[in-house]
Amino acid sequence: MINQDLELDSNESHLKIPDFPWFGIDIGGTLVKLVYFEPLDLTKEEEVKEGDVLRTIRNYLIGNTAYGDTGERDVDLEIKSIQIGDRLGNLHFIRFPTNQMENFIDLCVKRKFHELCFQVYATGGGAFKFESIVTENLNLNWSKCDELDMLIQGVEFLNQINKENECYYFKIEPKKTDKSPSNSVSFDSFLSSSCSDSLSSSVCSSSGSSNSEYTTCPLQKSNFIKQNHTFMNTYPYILVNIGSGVSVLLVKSEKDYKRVSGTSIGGGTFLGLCCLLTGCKTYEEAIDLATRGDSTKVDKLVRDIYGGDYSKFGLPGDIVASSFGNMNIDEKRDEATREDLARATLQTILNNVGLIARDCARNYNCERVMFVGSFLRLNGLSKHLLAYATDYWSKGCMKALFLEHEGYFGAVGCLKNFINRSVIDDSL
Ligand SMILES: Nc1ncnc2c1ncn2[C@@H]1O[C@H](COP(=O)(O)OP(=O)(O)O)[C@@H](O)[C@H]1O
Ligand SMILES: CC(C)(COP(=O)(O)O)[C@@H](O)C(=O)NCCC(=O)O
Repeated sequence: MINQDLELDSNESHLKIPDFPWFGIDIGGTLVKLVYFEPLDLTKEEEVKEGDVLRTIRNYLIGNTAYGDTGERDVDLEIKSIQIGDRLGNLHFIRFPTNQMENFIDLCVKRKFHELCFQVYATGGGAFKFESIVTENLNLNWSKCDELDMLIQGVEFLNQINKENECYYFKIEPKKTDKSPSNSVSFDSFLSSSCSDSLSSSVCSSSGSSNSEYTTCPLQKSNFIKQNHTFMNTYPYILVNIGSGVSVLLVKSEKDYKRVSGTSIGGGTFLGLCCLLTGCKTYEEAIDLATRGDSTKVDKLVRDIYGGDYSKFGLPGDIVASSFGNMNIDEKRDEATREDLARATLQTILNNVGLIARDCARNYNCERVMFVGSFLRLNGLSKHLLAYATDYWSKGCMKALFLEHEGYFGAVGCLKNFINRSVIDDSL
C-alpha cells in the first residue's frame, strides 16, 4: 500500500524532498523505461556532497543519447526547465530492452554505481523479477510499486507538470478531394461491429452501401489535425495501456480506478508476429513495413465471401470478415508482401484492442478513451485508426485521447512517489 499522506504539490515548497539522484524505473515485459531528473539549481554545497561518482553518472546520462548497444534517450520527449517540488531541472526519458537488464546492471557496476547507496522506486513485472539480482549487485534501496498504480499516478502527474503539452486528440475532417484507392479497410471490421447496436445504427445503416464514405479507408479519406486537450475534467475515462499485453482501466479519479479488462494480444504480439512473418528485426522496421502495406491482400473481406455486402446485418463488402483469412490460399500467399503482412498484423491487433476499448467505454459510460503504452511509439498510423474508430462508433460523442510520453507513465509514477517519499509495503 502507498501512504498518500505526503502528496507532492509543486506549490508547497516547504516539503522536504529527497537528495539526488532522482530516478523512476519501469521494467516491463519488453522495455525498461527510466526517467531521470537532472537538477539545474544545485547549490555549491550540493555539488560537493554529490561527489565524483554521481557527477560522472549525471554527465554520462545527459551527455549521451545512446547507452551501450541498445539504450536510448528519447531526446524529443525531454521536458526542459521544469519545477518539481522546489527544484528546477530537466526531465529525461531513457529506454532499453528488458532482455538487456543484466547487461545494464553490469554497466552500472562498471560505472561504479554500486559505490553509491540511494533509493529507487521501481515498477513493472521486472521490479519483482529482477529484485534479487539488482540488490545483490547494486547498493540500492529498491522500493517496489504496483504498475497500474504507478501508471495512473504518472498520467496524472505528467499532465500536471506538462499541462499545456501532454494530452492531445485528433480533430478529424474529411479530405476535400479523394481519388485514392480503397486500402486498409480491415479496420472497418471494428467499425462495422458497431452496426449491431443502437448507438451507431443510423450511421451504420448508411454504411450498408459499399458507396458509403464509411466503407473506404479512414486514413486516406480524412485529415487528422492534432489538438491539445486539457486533462482537467476528463473523469471518468477508460485508460488503455498497450504494452507487451494490454490492460484496460476505468479511472474515476487518481485514487479510484479498477482494471476492467485486458488482452494478451498487444504490442508484443505485433512485434513478435511481424518478426515471424516478415523477418524484420526491430520495432521500427515493423512499423515502417506496416505503414507501407495493404492488409486487404491478406485478410478475407466480406465481399470475398458474399460477393458484395452482407446487407441484412449492415456489413459492407469491403470490411474484414476474417483477419489473415486469405493466407490459406497459395496464390494469395505468394502475392502478399512483407509490408502487407505487417499491416495486417497491426490491423488485427488494433481491431481487437479497439473493440475492447469500445465495449468498456460503453459499459462504463465514459466519453473519453485514453490510449498509452510504447506500442504507440512512432505509430501515428495506429493513433489515427484508433481516433477514427472512436469517433465513428460513438458518432462523435466520444474522444480518443493520447499522451506525448506514451510508454513512460509507470516510471514517472515511480519518480513522483519517490519524491513524495511514500512508504511502500513490501507485501504488495
Ligand atoms: N524499441 C522498441 N523495442 C521493442 N518494442 C518496442 C520498441 N518501441 C516500441 N515498442 C512497442 O512497445 C511495446 C512495449 O510497450 P511498453 O509500454 O514498453 O510495454 P512493457 O511495459 O510491457 O515493456 C512492444 O511490444 C512494441 O510493440
Ligand atoms: C500482465 C500485464 C499487466 C503486464 O504489463 P506489460 O508489461 O505488458 O505492460 C499485461 O501484459 C496484461 O495486462 N496482459 C493481458 C492479460 C490479460 O488480461 O489477459
